[in-house]
This record gives sequence, C-alpha cells and structure tokens, in this order.
Amino acid sequence: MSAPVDNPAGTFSVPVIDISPYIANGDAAERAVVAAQIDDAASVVGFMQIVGHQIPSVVLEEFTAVMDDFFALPIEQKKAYRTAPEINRGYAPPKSESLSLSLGVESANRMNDFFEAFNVGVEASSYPDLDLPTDQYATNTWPEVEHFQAAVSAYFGEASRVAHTLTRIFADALDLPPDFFDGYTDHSVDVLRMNNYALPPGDVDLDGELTGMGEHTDYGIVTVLWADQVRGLQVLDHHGIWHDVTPVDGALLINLGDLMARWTNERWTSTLHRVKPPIVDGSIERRRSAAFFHDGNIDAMISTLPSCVGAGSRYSPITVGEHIGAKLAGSRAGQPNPYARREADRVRQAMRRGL
Ligand SMILES: O=C(O)CCC(=O)C(=O)O
Ligand SMILES: [Fe+2]
Repeated sequence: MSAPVDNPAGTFSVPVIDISPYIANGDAAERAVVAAQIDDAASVVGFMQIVGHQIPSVVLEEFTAVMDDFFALPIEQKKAYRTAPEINRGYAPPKSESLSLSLGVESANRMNDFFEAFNVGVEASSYPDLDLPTDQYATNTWPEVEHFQAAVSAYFGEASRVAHTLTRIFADALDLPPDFFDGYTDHSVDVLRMNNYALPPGDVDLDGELTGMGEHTDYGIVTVLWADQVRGLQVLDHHGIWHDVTPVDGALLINLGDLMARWTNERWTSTLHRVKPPIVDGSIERRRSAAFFHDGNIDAMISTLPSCVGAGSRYSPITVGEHIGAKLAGSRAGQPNPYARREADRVRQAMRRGL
C-alpha cells in the first residue's frame, strides 16, 4: 500500500506500513513481512508512514490541545521559557534557529527559520545510577499551561514506546539479534520538539526567502513525527527533487537519522527534508508538528555494522554525543557544521537547479 504524494513523475511515495504484528502478538511470518517493508522503505525513501502503532487517540488529542494552548500565549510570555542555545530545552522563538547550518549550508539570511518550537527531553535524574552529563540530559522547563506537563509526558512515553518497537523491527530487518539496539538506547538522549509554523500578521515578508524549517537531515537513530495534514513538509528524493508529504489519517511519519545511515553504511538513508508551509491569501496557513528524536545513549559508539561494511566503511566510528553536539552547534548556535559535506553538496545542487 502506498500513499500518493505531490508527484508529477508518479514515482515517489512514502509507504504506509502497518506495524501491528510487532505491537500485538504477530506470528513470525507476519513480522517478517513488516520487517521487509521497513527495509525497503528505509533503503529507497528513508521516510515511511506507520499505522497500527496504537497510540490512544485521547493521548494525541490532549497533546495537540496543550501544544495549541502554549503556542497561543503572547510571545513575551513564551520567551520566558527560553534556555541557553547549548541546552536543547524550552522555547525557541521564530528565527532563532537555522537547520541548514546543521549541515553547514549558509542560508541567504542566517537564523531565518520561522518555526517556533518547544523542546522537552530525557533528564539525567531519570537515571540516578548513571553519571550522565546534565547539559545533554538537561532538566526540563515546563510552562505554566494547565495540563501541559501531563499531556506532553504522556505523548512522550507513547512516542518512546513506538521508537523502541521500531528499533526492534530494524534489528529483524538487518538480521541482527532482536535486542541488538537495546544496549545502545537504554538511556537514550531523546528529545521531543513541538513545532508551530505561523507568523503573526504583518511579519510575513513574501518577497524574502520564507523558510519554515531549513533543509536538514535528522541527527539520531529514528524520528517519530506527528504532523497535522497541512502541506509543508518536503522530502528530497534521489533525483534531487523535493516532494510534498502529508500523513494519511492516523499515520505517524517515521524517518531515519544520520546515525542509522552511518550504522548501515548508507544501506538506509537519512533523508533530507525541509518545511515550506503554504501561503494562502497572503498569509501562512498554520501548521503543527512534533518530532520525537530517538538519538541513542550519549556515550554509545556508532561503528558500521559488520553486515553492512561491504567494500569498505564510508564513516569512521563516532559517539552519539560528538555527532549530536556538532549538529546542534550548527542549528542552535550558528556554528556551521563542517562534517556533513556530502549532504550539504546535495542541498546546494538542488538549490542551483531551482527545485
Ligand atoms: O514539521 C515537520 O513536519 C518536520 C519537522 C522536522 O523535520 C524536525 O523537527 O526535525
Ligand atoms: Fe527533521
């Protein structure tokens, strides 16, 4: 089953995969079908849509409701929840980040991404027996919005469960022991970024380069992305063409991050994507998303999987902490990442061709 997307050539689609055999007690044959579908989507597109994840609809409804309540606050009130750029927590106002700098690509206007976001993540205090660094496992800032912490935490728990199930499927798809990824993710430095794409009337410069979120790859192992069905998310295919992607009813979008591309020596793709929300009657159509980044243990060493080395590994081993640190220094602190040259070249090529 494939979901159609905006695609003049008729060849690009983001497959819809029902993972229920891995949630309920599917038998080995049913699970093998799911693992093969995931392997195919991960190799060809790097994005997929999953259904059968069994996140209760009440959890999603309450989560999106408190996101709306928070983003509806006056900007000055939201700014009270800012944190230092090196701490990936709290509120990020419009134009405070530039995702293309996570690749080392300078945009015409630095820090021009107009999304606003609120980040929460795993805290060091959740693992009292481990001596985890408190800048990466930072304490959360919770806004004074009724029910926000409870509703966001409930969704965080569900997204975390889905991410773990996905790594279980990945292990099967890559012919690894079922618990292979557990040792790399048992204190994973996960972050949930709630994104709101909207600019107050008067702030829209339609002549300028209007970017909701600049082109980037995600940094970690896998991203569980809830998005509403307003257009805006675009994915770059192997031919250098951007395609609009919206989820089918009830689906979560899933994409692989750089660490999975490194692990698999690019058998699986960390796909470039960006967000360009539609402009309707001169104003931006509001769009929301929430990206749960499952990034792995900060101290985990990611080296090419033996089964994927083939003619040689394209990447040298790196720790999760080193990799994520270079990426965040780009997107949040304006220091272009020098380590993503090949992705940066692909973005520049697509820009030159005006696609
Ligand atoms: O808003 C979206 O659909 C994508 C968000 C995204 O790519 C991210 O937060 O990394
Ligand atoms: Fe992303």
